[in-house]
Amino acid sequence: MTATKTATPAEFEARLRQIGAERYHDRHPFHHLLHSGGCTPDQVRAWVINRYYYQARIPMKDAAFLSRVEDPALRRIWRSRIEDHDGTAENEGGIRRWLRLAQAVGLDPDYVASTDGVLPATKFAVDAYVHFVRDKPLLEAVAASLTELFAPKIHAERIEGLLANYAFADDSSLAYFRNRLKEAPKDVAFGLKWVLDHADTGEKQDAAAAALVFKTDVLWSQLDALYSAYVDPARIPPGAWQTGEGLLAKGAA
Ligand SMILES: O=C(O)c1cc(C(=O)O)c2c(n1)C(=O)C(=O)c1cc(C(=O)O)[nH]c1-2
Repeated sequence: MTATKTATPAEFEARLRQIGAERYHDRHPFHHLLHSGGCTPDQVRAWVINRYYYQARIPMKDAAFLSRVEDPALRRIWRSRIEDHDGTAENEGGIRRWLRLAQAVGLDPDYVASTDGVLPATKFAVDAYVHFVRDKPLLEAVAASLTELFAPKIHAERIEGLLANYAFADDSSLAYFRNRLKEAPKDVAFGLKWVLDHADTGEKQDAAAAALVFKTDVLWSQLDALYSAYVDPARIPPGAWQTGEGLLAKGAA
């Protein structure tokens, strides 16, 4: 077999961005439905419940990553990701902000945090990401996080679309997304440079690109599962959230 040619960093970055252009979940029909105001209140609730599972597992995957890093400088930079989600004394953190969104759409935050009712396919996809980061070479683990290159655009579209179309949307309920717009750029600038510096052979570039493709699959399959359970054909798997479950008591919102 002939060795894969090594691309320049600029060529390799273009290859990574092309993966996002073709495969990122901003192209999924569920996001079009959500951002355009086409979701029913229950479809929004189903999204909030399932997406919570992703939020809750992100700091666990970052902890799995940190547990394998021997370089203190890399650990020091990476650990802010855990604080962004879990919070600090001064910052409530992304998980709490997500639960505020849950409350705004009429869900009991304790129900959402229990992760009862999360779709089986959401769990399989998200757990696969945690295991990937735990088991694969660090280069692939960092490359998988680079879907965040494409996230600010979808977060901005989401803020605009939700504010325009849903009564629950306001500064408090959408604080999660506004904060990500501030937090994600530092992570992604670091992650991209790290991957470009470390993917210094054609083989490593192929492995990093494959990791990013894997991650786009993780995101896409979550929305496929959501669409099939709650939009069309609206076939909810056994045990997953049903209309009327996990709601806030009347007057508690
Ligand atoms: O709303 C989104 O579409 C979206 C996508 C992604 C992503 O691309 O993985 C993340 C987030 N949001 C996000 O909020 C977030 O904190 C986050 C962390 C990571 C990661 O892989 O470490 N991805 C994402």
